[in-house]
Amino acid sequence: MKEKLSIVKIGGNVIENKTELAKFLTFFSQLKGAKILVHGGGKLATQLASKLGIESQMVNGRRVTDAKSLEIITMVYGGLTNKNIVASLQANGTNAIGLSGADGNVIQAHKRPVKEVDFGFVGDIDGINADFLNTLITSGVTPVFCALSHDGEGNILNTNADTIASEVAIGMSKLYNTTLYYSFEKKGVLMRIEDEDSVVKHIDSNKYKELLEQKIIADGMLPKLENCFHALQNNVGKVCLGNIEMIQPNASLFTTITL
Ligand SMILES: Nc1ncnc2c1ncn2[C@@H]1O[C@H](COP(=O)(O)OP(=O)(O)O)[C@@H](O)[C@H]1O
Ligand SMILES: CC(=O)N[C@@H](CCC(=O)OP(=O)(O)O)C(=O)O
Repeated sequence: MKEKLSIVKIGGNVIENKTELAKFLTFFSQLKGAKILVHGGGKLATQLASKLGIESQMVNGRRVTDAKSLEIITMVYGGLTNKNIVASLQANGTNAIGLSGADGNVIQAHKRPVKEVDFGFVGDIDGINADFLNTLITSGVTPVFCALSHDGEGNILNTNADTIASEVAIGMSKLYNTTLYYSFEKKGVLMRIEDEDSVVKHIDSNKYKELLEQKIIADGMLPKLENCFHALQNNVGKVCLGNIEMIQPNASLFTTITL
């Protein structure tokens, strides 16, 4: 039987909140077995860009990434956010290594072709270097990904962190029994966004259709759930959505997704 591997993604709202981030990193360090962390950080990039007089444009939840935005996100995602998280994990006794997609050629991508929208330096993922990641994991090192991929021709590309998490989980599924966790500031997919405890505990393909029709799934939750089903359709064993408590051994209130 394949060994278990947990791939955990944390969103911008958790990263922004110092207390929540510190709590999450403690929980992540306590998580047993092989693991990978993927972090976003879009909000911080938008704030920094604004301070520098650069406007951020989002289309369908994706950042239109021009040359100036690319410089900022490379500094924020690959530098400030990634290195602070890695340092905190070290303080928690987890030997973490921060990676962009270019490091160890771990995420190969190509620039998204221009259709209705020119997203600029946004990367669509072609492949994951699963064998290299496996070498790190079996050496006791925990990979920590930021939202950067590369095109193999010297260019860094911006790739949504939810997509990085699902593609890493898919790529690692040939070697491991994978579980993908999307951790964000809510307890899961909520029936009523204003009611923190209205968690839909289980979503399968039929329930997903129903929730879409009822417009209960909206905004950032739309691409997130697309990523969940894409992962399950491509050999990822299990997908869960919830707040930072979800990765604790006694967690009970979160959303599990199945096909
Ligand atoms: N039914 C729903 N349940 C929970 N969150 C929802 C729902 N519909 C929309 N959302 C929104 O989706 C957001 C999460 O998406 P996003 O901001 O992209 O996450 P992340 O912080 O992981 O990048 C939540 O903050 C919430 O406002
Ligand atoms: C292409 C694209 O949109 N990339 C995202 C990457 C960061 C991210 O995904 O951060 P969260 O998970 O915190 O939203 C962006 O630049 O906002």
